[in-house]
Amino acid sequence: KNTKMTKKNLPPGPPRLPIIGNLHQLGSKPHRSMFILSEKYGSLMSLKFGNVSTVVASTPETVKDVLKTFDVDCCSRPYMTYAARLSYNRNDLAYSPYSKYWRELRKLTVTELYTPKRVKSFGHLREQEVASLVDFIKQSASLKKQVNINLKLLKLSASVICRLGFGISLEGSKLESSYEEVIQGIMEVAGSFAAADCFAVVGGLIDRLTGLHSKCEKVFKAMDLFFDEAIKHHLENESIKDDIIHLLLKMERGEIGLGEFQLTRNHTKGILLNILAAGIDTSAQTATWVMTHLIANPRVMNKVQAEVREVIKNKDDITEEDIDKLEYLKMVIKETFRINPLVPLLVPREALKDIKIAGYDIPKKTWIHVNIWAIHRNPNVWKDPEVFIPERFMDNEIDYKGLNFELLPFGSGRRMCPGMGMGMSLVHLTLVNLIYRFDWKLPKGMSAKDVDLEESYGLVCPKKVPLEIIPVITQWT
Ligand code: HEM
Repeated sequence: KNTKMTKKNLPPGPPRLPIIGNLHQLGSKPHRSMFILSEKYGSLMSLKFGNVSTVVASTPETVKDVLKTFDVDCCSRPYMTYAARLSYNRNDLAYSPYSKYWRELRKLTVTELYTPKRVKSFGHLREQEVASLVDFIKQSASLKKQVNINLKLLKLSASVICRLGFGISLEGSKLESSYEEVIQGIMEVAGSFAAADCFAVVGGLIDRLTGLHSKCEKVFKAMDLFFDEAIKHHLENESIKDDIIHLLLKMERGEIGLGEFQLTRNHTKGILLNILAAGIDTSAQTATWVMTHLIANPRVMNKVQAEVREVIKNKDDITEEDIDKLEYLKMVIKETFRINPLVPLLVPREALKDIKIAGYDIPKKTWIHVNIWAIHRNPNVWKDPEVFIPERFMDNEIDYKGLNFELLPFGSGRRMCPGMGMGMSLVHLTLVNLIYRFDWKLPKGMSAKDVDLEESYGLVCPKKVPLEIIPVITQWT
């Protein structure tokens, strides 16, 4: 045989089993397992999942190499069977490979879809939805009833995104009774290490046996029906002119271009998937984690409440300018992102060509996982990383906007989250209202140290056990 073998200097990694490679080492929380493995095998580590070669970056230095120095060579996405199905064959932004189409769509996102102008112009809508959540909480408070924060914040986020993105109300829509299941299903399916991706022929069969395939189909059907409903609503009501579907339908008709691309219905639906999936769960779960850490840390809750009440001072309408003054709340949110980054492995990337990082070879097509969980919990990066201390951000310039590789809840580089402004505007408004208007108590018999802090695993890692707390009416309610 004439094949010339050049020995590659791959990053070190744990020994592998035949066929499955390192799949057995992922456990139920792959970000945690990879963190433990990286402590032994290094900050750039090779793993093999069936046929798939992967590399995991786990420190600020190696992650900076992937997301900044070699960003252009590492910014594609691998083909993932179920993500491809959910994104109408990668016609969306998040799962599209790096390509001219992705670049055009990303430009559209920045200039039209998730712009600060759009975020601002829908302020009234966020305020209306938050006000109706506050009303609900008031009723619960007067009955001394506990509120399931996970559920209520998911509903709030779904209501805002439905009106903002799809121009229809969640209530009465095809998603009303199933949004929770659909959104959680998308996150589970999209975050799974699917057998179909790891094993060429038998993988699909394994996923049918484990139920992953049918779960994906079920979620896809419910989501597709909802998109059809929202699009039909627009086609029948030409007066709806200011939302994202209206813009996408104009592009389908060729009235506005997307570079050389002609949008089809599948492109429209792929783009809508990103808004539905990326927009709803992320904001809701972020705000839920903040409330969880506040209730688990009464000192921090008292301090942030004092700040918010001092700044808002009995004003009824809370403005962006007020929110901007809340320095301690900003620290609480950063600390929550540090200790519970919602997307702990970001979305997997793929090397576009053979590259060398930190002296190691990364062959073309290698999957690259960026383990921000490992950075955020690394004692060499953060002192006492397991403890919730917002004050660590005092006199500290580190922010979450993609420039500091010690804190990356939105990623960084070409693939960084484009919805940060949209997500955070809802997170801020929600939290300020919950903290300002109410005091919060744990159910009888529970104390702060009993608050469960375990996360569940998917593309997004929400709190596993719902946070159920009791609102108390105050003079600010
Ligand atoms: C607190 C809220 C949010 C968090 C923590 C968050 C986090 C993330 C993260 C970690 C990524 C992956 C970055 C990477 O792979 O390097 C991402 C990507 C993305 N996010 Fe967000 N996100 C949030 C809100 C939103 C919202 C509200 C939207 C849209 C309505 C959105 C749309 C997207 C899209 C489209 C991508 C894919 C970008 C691409 O691949 O080019 N996100 N987000």
